[in-house]
Amino acid sequence: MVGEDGVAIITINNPPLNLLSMDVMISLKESIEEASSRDDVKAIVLTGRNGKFSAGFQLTTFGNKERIKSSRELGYMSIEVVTGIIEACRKPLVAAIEGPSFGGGLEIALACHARISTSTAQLGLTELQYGILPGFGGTQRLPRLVGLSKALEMILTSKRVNGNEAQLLGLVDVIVPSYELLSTAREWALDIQNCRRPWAVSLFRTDRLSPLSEARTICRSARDLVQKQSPNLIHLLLCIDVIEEGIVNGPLWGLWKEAEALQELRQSNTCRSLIHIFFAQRQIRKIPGITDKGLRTREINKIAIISAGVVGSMIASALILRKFHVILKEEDEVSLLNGIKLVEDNLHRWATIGKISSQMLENSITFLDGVVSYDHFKDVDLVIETTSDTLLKQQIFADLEAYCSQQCILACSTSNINVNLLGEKTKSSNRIVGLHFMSPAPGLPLLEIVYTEKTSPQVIVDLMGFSSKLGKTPVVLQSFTGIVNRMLCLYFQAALFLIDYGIDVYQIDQALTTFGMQFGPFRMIDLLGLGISAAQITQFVECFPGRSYNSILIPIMQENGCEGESNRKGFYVYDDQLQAAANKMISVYISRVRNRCDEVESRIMKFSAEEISEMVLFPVVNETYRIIGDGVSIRDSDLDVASLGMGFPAYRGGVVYWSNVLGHEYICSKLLAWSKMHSNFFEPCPYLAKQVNKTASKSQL
Ligand SMILES: C[C@H](O)CC(=O)SCCNC(=O)CCNC(=O)[C@H](O)C(C)(C)COP(=O)(O)OP(=O)(O)OC[C@H]1O[C@@H](n2cnc3c(N)ncnc32)[C@H](O)[C@@H]1OP(=O)(O)O
Repeated sequence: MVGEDGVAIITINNPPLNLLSMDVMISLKESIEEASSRDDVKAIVLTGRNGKFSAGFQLTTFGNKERIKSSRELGYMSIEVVTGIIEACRKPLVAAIEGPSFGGGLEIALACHARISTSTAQLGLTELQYGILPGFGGTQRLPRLVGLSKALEMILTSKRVNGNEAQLLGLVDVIVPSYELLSTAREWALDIQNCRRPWAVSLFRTDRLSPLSEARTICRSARDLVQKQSPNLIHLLLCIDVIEEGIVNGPLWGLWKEAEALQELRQSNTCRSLIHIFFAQRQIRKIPGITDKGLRTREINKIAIISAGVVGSMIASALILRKFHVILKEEDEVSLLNGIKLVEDNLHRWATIGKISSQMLENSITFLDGVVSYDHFKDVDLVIETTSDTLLKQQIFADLEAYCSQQCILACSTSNINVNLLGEKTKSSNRIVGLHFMSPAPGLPLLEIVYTEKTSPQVIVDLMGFSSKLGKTPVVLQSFTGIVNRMLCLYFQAALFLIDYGIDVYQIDQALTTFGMQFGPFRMIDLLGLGISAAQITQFVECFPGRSYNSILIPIMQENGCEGESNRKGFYVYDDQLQAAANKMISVYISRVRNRCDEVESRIMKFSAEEISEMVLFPVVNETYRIIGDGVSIRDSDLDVASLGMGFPAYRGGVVYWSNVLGHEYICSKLLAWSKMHSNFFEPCPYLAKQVNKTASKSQL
């Protein structure tokens, strides 16, 4: 579309997110070629339809095994279209950015001669999140626009920034309100045409690049950090190589190296797994019969938490950080003051280790109130009950009916408890759910919502909205108990089993973090707190006695004053910055376990790191197959997302995906062998055994 001012508007049009594909790129190329050849066009503005610039390239294109066959296609889009047609266009080309501008979408904008954006636009080179790297020249242009250090940080962490932040970085030229976006972009393009503004070609800018030796040092430090923090992710290292190549040998070499690297990475297991997780995280939000009913989410703003113990205060801390108004309810003033102190301690601890700023700490505490009666519950939207006794819970839910409005959602935070039992003394089963925060500390990304046949769909939709507001992915299940804690309990129990077999605590944690778990099992127990972890294991043993391993190590440690990270004494000891070091007393506690249990005395075995990680994780896989067998999850991929809640690495695709890659037969044969040698704790569940038979009969056919 060409206006009277001689500016052609080209719109990326592939709703709803204006994703890019080969066809979209070819059409974009043709439109730009046509505009640049027309005499009536002086300049061009590139934008996206319906206020969305472009959310990047279709991710379904990556992660499959097909190679791009002809070498012409390799780098075709990046070198011929983005560089040869867009950046080298004979007429000024200005990007008008609104809404999402990610991956290839942002890379197209970077190749334009100027960028005008709204303040709420979202921009980022997010490709590393999917095991690939920016493939339309982003590795070369971003460092030239924002400087090498900032570009490395943004690319390596797949960081997303808004328009204002992007302007401060030098990524966009000016911020305007949405209604002025196109008019400003048109003027800007004409100004470039009339030499009133610079015709900037990002690929050949050098003013923001550091001198060569400094650039090499920055790249070296980035490599060291990646090797330390994410040793299993080679695509991060390859991306640094590509960026450095462009700085050392020039951006055109850099573009070729980028194209070759993209070709290699797009077929990797890491890429396949991460893309599987991306789509699984979107699927999990679709619950047949609930999210397809067209219900509108009701806002949850005011939340009451019953009981201000470790769990209640932890949840309260997480909620006030997200600016929810929280009422903490206790039986008496003394317990209430203790609870409020626990909340303050949590916030101070998170501030000490840099998870929250001191500003957030100060602001968030103003969102907390304490009460000792139900009088303030009239306008509460959600009550989260955190006591530990089933009968007491039933009484509390019955009491709540009298004090809360009919719309108020009533939730129980205990994972291994039958949600059906909770409403037995009430007429409110339609609004009673399980709501499990895993560790509510900032960082773990899930909120588990357990509902029953009686739960109203509106309640589930409201809680899903609440979960998004909290920044957590909702895992929604029709079940009796939660599932992430079922997985987590097996993780803990298998690790405790290995200690009884003489394996060193820190060797076990090391093996699991080398595998890629966010935390080794013992570090995780410290993080959750020994009290919470012990309670979870006890509830699990009560619910599933036939398949539990009951160690007395945690109770012995509790007897000796170990609470975990919260009092800086657990499997590790912690300094002021909460840096963990081995607890020298561990061997004493373990020998006390041996003294009390004859059974474990003589078991001293040696296992490799790989065997340790398999012995700890295969019971988790086994439990996951039990959950599938129970029929409580809608899709297997939901359990992959759920496993991220216990710190399973996304780049292995989640527990079920990983087990498919390894093969059911392999896992089952190992579990069987261990169950014969050591304990029936390892016995494969019937559903897993069935999968092996299915695979065997398929291969016979
Ligand atoms: C060559 C290049 O360098 C390579 C690349 O460009 S890699 C791609 C980079 N792009 C991205 O990282 C953006 C990924 N997308 C997002 O982060 C989010 O979708 C968003 C913030 C843009 C929008 O979020 P939201 O409004 O919640 O919508 P969301 O549910 O996520 O997505 C809507 C639909 O689009 C799909 N979708 C989103 N981005 C997609 C992508 N890049 N490829 C394929 N499908 C995509 C989702 O799967 C979903 O499909 P569904 O309706 O069938 O479930």
